[in-house]
This record gives sequence, C-alpha cells and structure tokens, in this order.
Amino acid sequence: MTSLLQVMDLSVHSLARPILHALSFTLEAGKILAVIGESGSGKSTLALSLMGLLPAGFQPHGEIRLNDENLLTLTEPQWCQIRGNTLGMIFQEPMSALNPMRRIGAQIADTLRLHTILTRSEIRDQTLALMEQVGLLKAGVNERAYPHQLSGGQRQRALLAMALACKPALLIADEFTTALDARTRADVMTLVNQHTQTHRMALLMISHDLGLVRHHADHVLVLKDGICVEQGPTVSIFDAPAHPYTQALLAMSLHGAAHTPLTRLPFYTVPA
Ligand SMILES: Nc1ncnc2c1ncn2[C@@H]1O[C@H](COP(=O)(O)OP(=O)(O)OP(=O)(O)O)[C@@H](O)[C@H]1O
Repeated sequence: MTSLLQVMDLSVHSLARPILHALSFTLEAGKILAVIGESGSGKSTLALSLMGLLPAGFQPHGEIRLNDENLLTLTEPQWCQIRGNTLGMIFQEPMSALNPMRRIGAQIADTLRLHTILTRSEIRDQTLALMEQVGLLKAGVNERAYPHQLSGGQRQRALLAMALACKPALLIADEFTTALDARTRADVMTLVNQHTQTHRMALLMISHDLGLVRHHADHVLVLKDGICVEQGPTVSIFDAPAHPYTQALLAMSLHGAAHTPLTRLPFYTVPA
C-alpha cells in the first residue's frame, strides 16, 4: 500500500545556497512524524515545501507525493485547493494567524464556508462542534469572543479548530506548542494526538520539545544543516541514537534546553 505522504529526494536551493539536501521519508495515515534539529537546520523550510509556501527565490527539486500526487507539479490554484482541505497547517504564532477584528466563531465558520458546501445552519453547528472538540466551549470561550479575549493556549486551540475544520489527511504543525506553558502544551498535543487516531489524520510536527516528541511521535527525522542524519521509530531514536549528532541533540535537551530552541551545537559537524 502506498504511504499517504512520500517525500523522495527533496532538495531546496535558495538563490545563495542549498538549504535541504535529498530528503526522503514517508508518513502513513494516523501516524505522527516529528522533525527535530537545531535552529537553522531546515525544519521550517521542509514544512514550507510541503505546503507550497517557500519564499521567493527558493527552488524545490524531487518529489512530494500526497495521496500519490506530486505536489511539486501543482499550479498555485491547485495548491489552494489542497491547502485547507487535504493539507492543514498550524504555526507557532496564533495571534498573527488570527484576524484580531473578527470573532473566533466567525473565523472558524469562514474556513468551513471556503472549503465546504455546508448550509448556513450546518456551518453554525459544525463551528460549535469544532469549538467543543478542541476544548474551547468547556473553557468558557463562546463563538462571539475576539482573539484578544483568549489566552495563548485558547488561541492555539481556535487555530487548531480551523486547521481541523476540513478534516485534513495531513496536518503540518510547525512549533505550534512552543509559545504555550508546559501544561497547556501537553493538553493541546494530546488533543491533536487523539485526533490523529480518531480521524486517521497524519501529523508532521516540528518541535524543539524533545519530551513532547518522545511521548507523542511514532517516527522521528533528525535534520542537521538540511541533511537527514538519521530517521526511525521514536523508541530507537531516543533509546539508541545511532548518529553522534542525534546523541548530542538528545544530551543537550537532557541538560535543560528542552523547551528553548536548540541552538547550534558547537562541537559537532556532519562529516562530508
Ligand atoms: N527567507 C529566507 N531567506 C534566506 N534564507 C533563509 C530564509 N528562510 C530560511 N533561510 C535559511 O535557511 C536555513 C534553514 O532555515 P529554517 O528556518 O528552515 O531552519 P529551522 O530548522 O526551521 O530553524 P528554527 O528552529 O530556528 O526555526 C537557515 O540557514 C536560514 O538562514
């Protein structure tokens, strides 16, 4: 059976230099893949490649197959069809992704209106169902609240409701829990994890929080300077990391840097 996502020999070049080097990996429906690596290793560039949102001047090569369709051959209108439908995304900064002038319920409804053919009353019901699902109603947030009236965790839940609205087959989450406190981070991650299992959604998560990765991810891919130095089941990566760079990364996180961006490891460079 073909994997939901197949990335084959993906390289990305900026005008100045290569950013990603021949990455290959797969992701199955219902599974969680975590991409880890120090700051600048290319994690966000990978996420942006998968969403067709690379900055101007960045050129991808290779294949990104989602449901066996090579996304790198899509036109912009075709990308727009896929984003928000088959492909959901959620980022670190909920405030910059939410419209401060529109009520939360209206923003979730907008997503449904844009990507589904539901009637007005179905959209209202679905909006409330999503707010319930991500724990906003339980927290006392109603659909008429504005983003500034929500906590950081609640805003992230609202974004999650928007990302899940169209039941994406693949959700790409770039550092989406980083700005949250440890408890909220764990709650939101548990919520997403449950969703992957209930709806067979695949999740590609980028995180500096290796505790979270260890607890939730099925597979881990380790990036160093745009190169995949190691990938495999989470247990193998954490319990028996084969590559010295992975060992250094894990050791650094054990020494208290788990919740801050993993900065450059001064003592290790990947052999040419
Ligand atoms: N818009 C851009 N223009 C030029 N270079 C860029 C741009 N965005 C990223 N880069 C470069 O690409 C490389 C990979 O950056 P990227 O943001 O993908 O790393 P990252 O692993 O996500 O880092 P972080 O954990 O800090 O977010 C870096 O060397 C970075 O300087």
